[in-house]
Amino acid sequence: MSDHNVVIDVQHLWRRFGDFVAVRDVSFQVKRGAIFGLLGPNGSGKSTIIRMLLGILPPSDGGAIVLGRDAYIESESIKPRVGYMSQHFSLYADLTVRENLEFYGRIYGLDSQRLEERKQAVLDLTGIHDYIDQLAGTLSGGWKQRLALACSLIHEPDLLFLDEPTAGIDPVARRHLWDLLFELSGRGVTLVVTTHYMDEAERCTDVGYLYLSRLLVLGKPDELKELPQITPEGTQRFELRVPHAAEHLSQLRQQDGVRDATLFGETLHVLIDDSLSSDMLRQHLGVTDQQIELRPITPSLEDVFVTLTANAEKEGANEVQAELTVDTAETKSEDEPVSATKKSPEQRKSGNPMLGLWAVLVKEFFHIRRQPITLFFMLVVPVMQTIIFGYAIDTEIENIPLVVFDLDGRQSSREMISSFLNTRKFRLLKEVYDEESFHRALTSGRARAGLRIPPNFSDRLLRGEQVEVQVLIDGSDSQVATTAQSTAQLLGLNLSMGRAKNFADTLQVAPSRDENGAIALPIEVRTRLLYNPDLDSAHFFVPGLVGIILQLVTLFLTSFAIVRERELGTLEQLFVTPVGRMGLLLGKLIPYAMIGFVELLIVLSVMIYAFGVPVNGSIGLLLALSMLFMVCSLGLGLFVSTVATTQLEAVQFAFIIMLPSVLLSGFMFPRSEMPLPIYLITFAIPVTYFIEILRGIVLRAADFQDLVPSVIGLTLCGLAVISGSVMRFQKRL
Ligand SMILES: Nc1ncnc2c1ncn2[C@@H]1O[C@H](COP(=O)(O)OP(=O)(O)OP(=O)(O)O)[C@@H](O)[C@H]1O
Repeated sequence: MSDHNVVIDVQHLWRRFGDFVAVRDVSFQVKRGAIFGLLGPNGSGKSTIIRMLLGILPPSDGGAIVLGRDAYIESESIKPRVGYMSQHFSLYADLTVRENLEFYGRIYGLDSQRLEERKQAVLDLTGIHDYIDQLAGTLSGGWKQRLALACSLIHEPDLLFLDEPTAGIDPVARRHLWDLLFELSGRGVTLVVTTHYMDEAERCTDVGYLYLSRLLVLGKPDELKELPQITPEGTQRFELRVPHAAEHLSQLRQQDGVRDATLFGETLHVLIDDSLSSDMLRQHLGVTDQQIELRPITPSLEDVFVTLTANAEKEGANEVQAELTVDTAETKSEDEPVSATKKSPEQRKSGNPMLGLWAVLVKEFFHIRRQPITLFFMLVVPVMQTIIFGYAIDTEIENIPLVVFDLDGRQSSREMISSFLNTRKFRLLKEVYDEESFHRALTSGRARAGLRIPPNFSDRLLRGEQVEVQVLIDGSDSQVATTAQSTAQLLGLNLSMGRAKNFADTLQVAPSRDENGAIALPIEVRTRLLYNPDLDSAHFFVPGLVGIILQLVTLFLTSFAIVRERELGTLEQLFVTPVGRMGLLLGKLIPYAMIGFVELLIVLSVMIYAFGVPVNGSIGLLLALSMLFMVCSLGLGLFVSTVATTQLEAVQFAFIIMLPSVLLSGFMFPRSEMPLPIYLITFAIPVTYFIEILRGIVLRAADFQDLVPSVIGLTLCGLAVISGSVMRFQKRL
């Protein structure tokens, strides 16, 4: 750029969102030390232009040179010299004024001495000393704006963007803020301000007026008021003072010769043809000479914008822009937008990726300290979950309620009932004495199994005849039913074999005998249980639970930590700083990784001491591989934060990830039993590998060599998740 005085040079800037054009072929320049006001109705594209100038939103076409560099491609090298105060309060409400200032100072890389100096300077400028230790969220609107201004000035920028800085604050606070802006402008800082207030527009050195995504007019306030379109030849502007002015407005607008009429407090601003005399006007309004006062005026900026908007609506904005744009380079037809920059957005240069890591890290710990609920969620809830789930998920089925209908009632039938109860798989719910009660106990669900011993049970046994004992089983719960069925059948077999053995003892021949010559079964199958000999289900479930809980907590907290910033607007505020992408990400992830590690130690302790599940293998290996899993899980949280825009969406996405982790990882159901397509999917679930690792080390004392396939699987998942998320996480909107 040849002119060193030009700080911003916007050339044919376009921005589309799908089919919608938010910024259409906008060109303008801003000179050093100017206060450039960007005005326009809601949705006209002001914030979108500012975001493109800040380099956080890529232009669809055209471009801008800011401080001598391409606003998007070289944004990282411009950011240290630019400040931004966004439309909404987007500082950290749970940090104090001091902590907010220090955070932004560190983000901009100020060393401690310079930070102290700058902090003092912006505190002096904004007068916010008295609130230094107050939480930002508890400041009143005006003081919040001052704090936002102080933060945006902490690094002494040359160029400051202020998006509606005075929205929602009282007139005195507005005036104070403008006094500060004048002071900054006096020091040579260039200001770009968006506003809806006309009195603020009047204070700008230059203004641009946007309407329906186009820049309708551009120039100094006084120049704009002189535009021929505002007061066309043969017309004049008057201030009309008349009783009940508001009531006359619509009447006036219908009057021939009245081009425009707008209410200004208790007066009306009218643009009338010279041919319309004041007498005619008085007659038309039906007021006396004394009641009407007509004073010629020069148009206000509001008159200018109202007139231009009306013209644009009438004529179509195209021509109006061509006629009125002062000061800008020649415009091109909208059919052929021109790229001002020759470079493509893909050539975007990145800054130091680790910049700001320390600042973000410190800030994150402040958040955690101010929100103890986060610590509760990370440290206490997992312990509660482990205990509750560990006890609740007990797959050993015992004490199945049994109803007994004993029609025999003698010694043998009593022994039969005792054998059922001695297995401990059944507990006696009650004995009944009629058919109806027997069936009612089962249909009501109180009994899950019913034993019915026939009246001739003892007699038939004595006579050596076969006897049928009926066991009715409620099949609603398949696991309970299967246990009841196999126990009953095994019991029948054992009792029968006992009787058969007694009988066989009296015979000379027998199917087989043991080494002592006693009758024995021909084939004896001996099983031995390894690793969990008592078949305690806690030993199986609790290690898996450690993996599930670790994923649950890290996934939710990470995704929330980032999405919350997006929702609050603080992420946008961070994007305009030179903070590096990795600095930002690591700064946000490391605190949660550290807390996750503490959580892991606590949950493992609960597993060992509360559930008596010892770690048979190497604890060191377990912790090392847990860290690998945590990286993966934090990466998943990061991934959720790149797809979700609100915290509600983050919850929903996190659940979508958690569901297969719980159901398909082998935590609850054996993966080998799953249909092939589902089985293949389980390989893409990181917690699958971690559960195998946990169970391997905890139960089977597996060493690294045994776990190589799971470690490879987990590493691949981790790499895929982290690289995918980091690539998706861009420092732009
Ligand atoms: N990310 C986006 N996706 C889709 N549309 C968007 C996006 N950002 C902005 N827009 C649309 O672009 C238009 C211009 O928005 P912008 O925020 O720039 O307006 P504005 O002039 O700043 O309005 P206001 O005065 O209300 O702040 C709006 O219609 C808005 O809905």
